[in-house]
Amino acid sequence: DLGLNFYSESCPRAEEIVKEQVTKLYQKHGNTAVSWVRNLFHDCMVKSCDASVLLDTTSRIVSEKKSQRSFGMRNFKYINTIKEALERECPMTVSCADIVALSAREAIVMLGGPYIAGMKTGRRDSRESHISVVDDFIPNHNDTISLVLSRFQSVGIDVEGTVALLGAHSVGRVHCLNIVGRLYPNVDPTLDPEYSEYLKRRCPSPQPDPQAVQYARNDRETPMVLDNMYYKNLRTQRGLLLVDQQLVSDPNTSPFVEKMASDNAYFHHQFSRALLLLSENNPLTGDQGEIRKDCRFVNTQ
Ligand code: HEM
Ligand SMILES: [Ca+2]
Ligand SMILES: [Ca+2]
Repeated sequence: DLGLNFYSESCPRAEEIVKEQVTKLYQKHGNTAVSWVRNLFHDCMVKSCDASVLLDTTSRIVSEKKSQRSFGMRNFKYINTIKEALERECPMTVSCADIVALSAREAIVMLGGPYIAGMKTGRRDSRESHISVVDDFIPNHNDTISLVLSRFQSVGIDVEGTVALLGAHSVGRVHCLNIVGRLYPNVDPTLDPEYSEYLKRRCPSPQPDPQAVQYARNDRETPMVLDNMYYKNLRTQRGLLLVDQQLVSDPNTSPFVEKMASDNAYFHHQFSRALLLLSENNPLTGDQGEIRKDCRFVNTQ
C-alpha cells in the first residue's frame, strides 16, 4: 500500500530533492509548475497514478502524449531533470509516479495554492501506456457537465471536489484550437462581450494552425496564481472552455462556484481534499509494475 514518507529508509531525502528541483525549475521556467499540476490529472485520471502519461512512443508503445486530450502538455523534459537528481542520490528507488505526485504538490505551493498535507508515496510505474482508453477517462473541453461529473465520480471525487479541481484552470493557457468553437462562426452568447473580443484578438482565425502557438491565458488577472479568480471569472461569463463556463449555469455545480468565488480558503481546502483523492487513484504498489530508470521508457523493452 501507499504510505506516508515511503522512502524514509530507502531514500530519506527523496521528498526534499523533489522540492529542491521543482523550486529551481520554477525559478527558471515558471510554467513548469503549471505543467506538474496538469500532469497529475492526466496521469492519475487515466486508470492509475502510474506515470503511464510519461512514456514516449517506441516500437512497442504508443505514448498517451499523442492523444488529442493531451494537447498542449509541455515541459516533460524537465521531469527528467527531477528524476536525474533522484537517481544521483538513490538509483532505481523513487518511482516516476511518485515524482508526478510530489512535483504537483510542490508546484501547487509555488503557485500560491495550498500545501497538501498527508500525500502518500510508494506508487510504482506502469509497464504500458493506456493510450487506447485515454478518451474514456479524460473529458473533452466541450463535454457536458453530467459527463464530467460522472468521470470524476468514477474515481471517487464528488461534485464539490470536481468544481474545486477545475479551479486548476486558474493558471496556464489554452490553445486557440480549443477555443475557436466558441467564437466562430458565431460567438457563444454566454461569453461576456468584452471577453469574447479579447479572445478573438488572441485567436483571429476560425481554423488555427495547429503548429502555431496561439493561445489565451486561462485567467487574465492572475495567470500564475492558483486562486479563486477562476470562479470570479466564471461569474462574469469569462470561463474559457465550455466545461468551465457550464459550472455556473448548471444548478448542481453553481452553488459551489459561488462559495469558491467568495472564499479562497474554502477553495484551497476543497482543492487539497480532491487532489489528494485523485493522487491516490488505483496505484500500482508492492511488486506490481516497476521503478523506471528513465521516466520516458519501461526498463526492458
Ligand atoms: C473536465 C475536466 C478537464 C478538461 C476537459 C480539461 C481540459 C483542458 C484543456 C483543453 C486545456 C488546454 C490545453 C491547451 O490547449 O494547451 C487544459 C489546460 C490545463 N488543465 Fe485542464 N481540463 C480538465 C481538468 C483539469 C484538472 C482536474 C486539472 C488539474 C487538477 C487541470 C489542469 C490544467 C492545467 C494546469 C492546464 C494549463 C496547462 C498549461 O498551461 O500548460 N485540468 N485543460
Ligand atoms: Ca496513468
Ligand atoms: Ca489565477
